[in-house]
Amino acid sequence: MKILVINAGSSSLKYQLFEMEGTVVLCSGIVERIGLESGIITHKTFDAEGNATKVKKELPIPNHNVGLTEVVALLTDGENGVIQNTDDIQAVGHRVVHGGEFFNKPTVITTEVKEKIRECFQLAPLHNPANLQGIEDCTNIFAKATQVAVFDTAFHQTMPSKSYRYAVPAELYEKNGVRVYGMHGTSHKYVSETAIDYLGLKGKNSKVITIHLGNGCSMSAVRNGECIDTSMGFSPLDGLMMGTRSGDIDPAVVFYLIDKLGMKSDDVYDLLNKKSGMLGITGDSDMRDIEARFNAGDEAAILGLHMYTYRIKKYIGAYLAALNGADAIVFTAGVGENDHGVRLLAANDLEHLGIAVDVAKNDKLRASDIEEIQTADSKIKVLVVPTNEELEIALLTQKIIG
Ligand SMILES: Nc1ncnc2c1ncn2[C@@H]1O[C@H](COP(=O)(O)OP(=O)(O)O)[C@@H](O)[C@H]1O
Ligand SMILES: CC(=O)OP(=O)(O)O
Ligand SMILES: [Mg+2]
Repeated sequence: MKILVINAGSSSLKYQLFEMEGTVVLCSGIVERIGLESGIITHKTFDAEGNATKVKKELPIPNHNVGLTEVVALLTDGENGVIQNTDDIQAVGHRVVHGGEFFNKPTVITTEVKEKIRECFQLAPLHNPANLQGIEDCTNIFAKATQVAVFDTAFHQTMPSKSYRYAVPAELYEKNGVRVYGMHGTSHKYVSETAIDYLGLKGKNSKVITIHLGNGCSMSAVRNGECIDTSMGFSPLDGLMMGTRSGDIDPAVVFYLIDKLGMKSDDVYDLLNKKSGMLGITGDSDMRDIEARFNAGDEAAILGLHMYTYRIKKYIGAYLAALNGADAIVFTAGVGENDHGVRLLAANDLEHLGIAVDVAKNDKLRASDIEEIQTADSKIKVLVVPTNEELEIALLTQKIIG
């Protein structure tokens, strides 16, 4: 059975095509820098021995729809494509960021499910519209395939009410579902399970802090494989500082912008989601561009990176308190896996809490597999675990369609 997985992030579209017998990856790829001046598509096909052939294209990708059209052309390309025609795919597993209180597990997509995903647009404005667009496009392109939604919010459903409730009048939760949902759950689940397995703690007591740093960023405190707290909230705007999102901010700022500066609420929402975070402080949202400026001594980039990593450090402290210690902290996603500078700034000067990073190990790491970067006397392990949301989604999709 062939399952295609579509993972639409806020700045990227990742995909993998699996032959589920033996979970063999037939091809995989990423469309990056969506919405920026120039986009990049990297497409890899694998032969029976697992050797990759890579195609890289640079072109403007104004939105996810254009990205997906390019991907389908690569999949079905007469010479290099991995499928003869679109009917070869039995199921498409879609990452959907926000499932609200509607979904706590994967589901086969129906008209009703699409309506509920649409109802959550306001809660994840950079994601759910792209996710639904992907579902509509794939329903047209892969007409014979079963479409399945896997929700970012599902893993966080184990949080206790003291973590997920906001201190606002109770009926806002009871009647309107105003609560912490948390996102990136598929990634937090995958990397925490991988770390727990790696540490030999499966079925035993375990405490892990997962740090997902992509364009969107979030952290989770995971006890015995279950999420007990997470940094994103009602929407993916909360918590850590991100590529274009502010993260934690005093809500009084919103009223100041509206009442004193005369901004419309839509514009404030746009400002906090699309013009803030690293973009707001440095003028760039892509961490590779910011790192280059940081290394050249650019003041805004230096401030931005210090703000970004200081907030991660504060959440590490908070989750060490919530869990009463940890076996490991785990860095993952585009920035977490690739940016040694961010990892070092976020996890240095934490010896008092039992965390010490080995600078040389961290510097030379090029993670394609799970790696340890702590010093010999660090009480807590510091791991880099490449996330694989696509594999997790493929397995969940296979399970649901039997
Ligand atoms: N080698 C690298 N060094 C630093 N940052 C990187 C590197 N490769 C990717 N990134 C950063 O990772 C981020 C994208 O991460 P990703 O997990 O793909 O995001 P998303 O899924 O939210 O679109 C971008 O900010 C990008 O600059
Ligand atoms: C929820 C979220 O922020 O996702 P991404 O990091 O893929 O944009
Ligand atoms: Mg992502």
